[in-house]
Amino acid sequence: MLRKIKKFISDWENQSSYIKWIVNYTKPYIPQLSLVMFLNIMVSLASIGLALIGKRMVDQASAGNTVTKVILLYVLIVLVSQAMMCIGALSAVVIYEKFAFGIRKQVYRRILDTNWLDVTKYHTGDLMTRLTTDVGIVADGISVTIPSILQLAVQLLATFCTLAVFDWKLAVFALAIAPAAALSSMWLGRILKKLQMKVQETESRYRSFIQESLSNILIVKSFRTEDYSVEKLTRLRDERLYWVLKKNRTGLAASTILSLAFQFGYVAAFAWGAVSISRNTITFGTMTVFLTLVNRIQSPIVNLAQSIPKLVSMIASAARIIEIQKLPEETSLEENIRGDQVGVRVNKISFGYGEDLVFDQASIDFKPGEFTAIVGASGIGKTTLVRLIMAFTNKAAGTIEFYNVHGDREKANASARDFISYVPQGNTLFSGTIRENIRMGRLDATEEEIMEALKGASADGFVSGLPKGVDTVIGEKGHGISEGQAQRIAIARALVRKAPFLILDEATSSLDEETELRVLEGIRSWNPAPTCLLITHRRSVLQYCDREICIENKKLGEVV
Ligand SMILES: Nc1ncnc2c1ncn2[C@@H]1O[C@H](COP(=O)(O)OP(=O)(O)OP(=O)(O)O)[C@@H](O)[C@H]1O
Repeated sequence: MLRKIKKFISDWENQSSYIKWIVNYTKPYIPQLSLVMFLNIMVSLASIGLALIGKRMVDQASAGNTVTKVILLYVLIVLVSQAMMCIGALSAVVIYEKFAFGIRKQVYRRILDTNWLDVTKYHTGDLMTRLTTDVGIVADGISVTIPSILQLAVQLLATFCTLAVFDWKLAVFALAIAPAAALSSMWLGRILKKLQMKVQETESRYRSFIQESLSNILIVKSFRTEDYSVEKLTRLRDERLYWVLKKNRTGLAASTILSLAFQFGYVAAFAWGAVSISRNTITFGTMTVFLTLVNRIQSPIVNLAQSIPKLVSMIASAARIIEIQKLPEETSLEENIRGDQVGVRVNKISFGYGEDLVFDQASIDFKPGEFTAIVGASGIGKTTLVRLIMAFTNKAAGTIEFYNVHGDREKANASARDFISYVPQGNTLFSGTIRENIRMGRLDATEEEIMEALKGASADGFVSGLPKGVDTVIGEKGHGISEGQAQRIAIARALVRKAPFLILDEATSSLDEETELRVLEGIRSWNPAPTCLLITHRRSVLQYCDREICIENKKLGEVV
């Protein structure tokens, strides 16, 4: 029992924190939302006005009077309310777009500012689903569902009052459906939230698979796994379909029950009206009002109940966005040490991705201007050392500190990347022109600096041979150029930064020895010389290095 109460309290605390989050994001849009709500409410009131005018029309016609003026008034109200509906719908689209982009931009930025190790635990397909579908669901809830709930509530109240003026018993009777709607909404809300979470999780898996197999289409083709891929996609679709159907079945069951109650209410109002006419207690016009208003009192109740699943989806999606926003942000000290000669001291670091340590109390000093080769067996921790120096994770024990020749010091942190140039393993080019790719190294690089970087990376020759030179558009993952050419552009992107600290992680592995020699000699000739960490499996590279260090038994040490 106590556990149940605790769970209820913690569920409630979670829900209210999600709602607070939604309210916070909605605040800037209150003026626009108020306009949409005002228009929606006016449309609802106009519909009640139409019912009353309809009554007058029928009464005047059955008394043999002319109804031209009443018809004109009816048409005018219809036109005005249509215009208000259009303006309201357009404003809702604007709010949706602004709101969705506002959250998307913030969450995207948050992902970029999150500790790399924490964010890479999520599949990019999952992150994409949260950024697109989940943000879309929240934005739709804010711009469409919430204003319509308010409109429905006002419509319900106004219709009830109007109907009560004619026949209070009928008004109360028409409202009898409300407790059933409220109960089923509460029951539904709980179940639907869980189901919606499942739907979004399976959606993420489904999208992640499509994204991954399309970006690795060459592997799919090479290993002839086309059929397997389609089968896997179907399996994931089946999993998704199971939860989508389960969620919809639940929603549908509730709305069917409500709908039946609604139909019953309508028939009852009809019978009531017919009996009253036969007794001459109401006119035909009043009968028209009965039927219209009973309809308008019950449809908001049903629609309100149907808004519950949407609100639940909105809260479930907000929870998935908040989860990403809660990931630990990387630290950025912003006050960089200056100078063009920077070294780094690694002092007793211990780190492991899981329980097993990759480094245990490892220490080393990379002195300013020194060229160091880092060697070691595959999987021993070379790239991990780089990740720690680049502060892609802050979970290591021990210290990593940059220092310059003037004795200034700065702990490894995100802003230290300002003075680091990094060429990671593999193909890391973006789709776009070669110039755009190189400018990622330094956004304000001049044309001469771009050319100089291309020359330093021995890429000037092949780039100038391309019909459009640096304006040549390359595809995703460097599609359209060779691996070695892509690697040289990645090196040029690092060189254009002219950073005093250079990290090359198997950056020349696809180059022939002659080109590799030219690139490394070029870097060595810089004045002042950068501090360079060169991760390599190739012995030929060692001739350019002042020092060779290796990783063994989770420690860093000199190769002698
Ligand atoms: N993101 C990660 N999550 C969990 N474990 C990881 C992760 N990245 C690397 N590892 C593990 O950490 C260890 C060191 O990996 P690392 O990539 O640093 O090796 P490496 O020496 O650079 O290897 P290679 O020469 O093959 O590139 C390996 O056992 C690897 O499986």
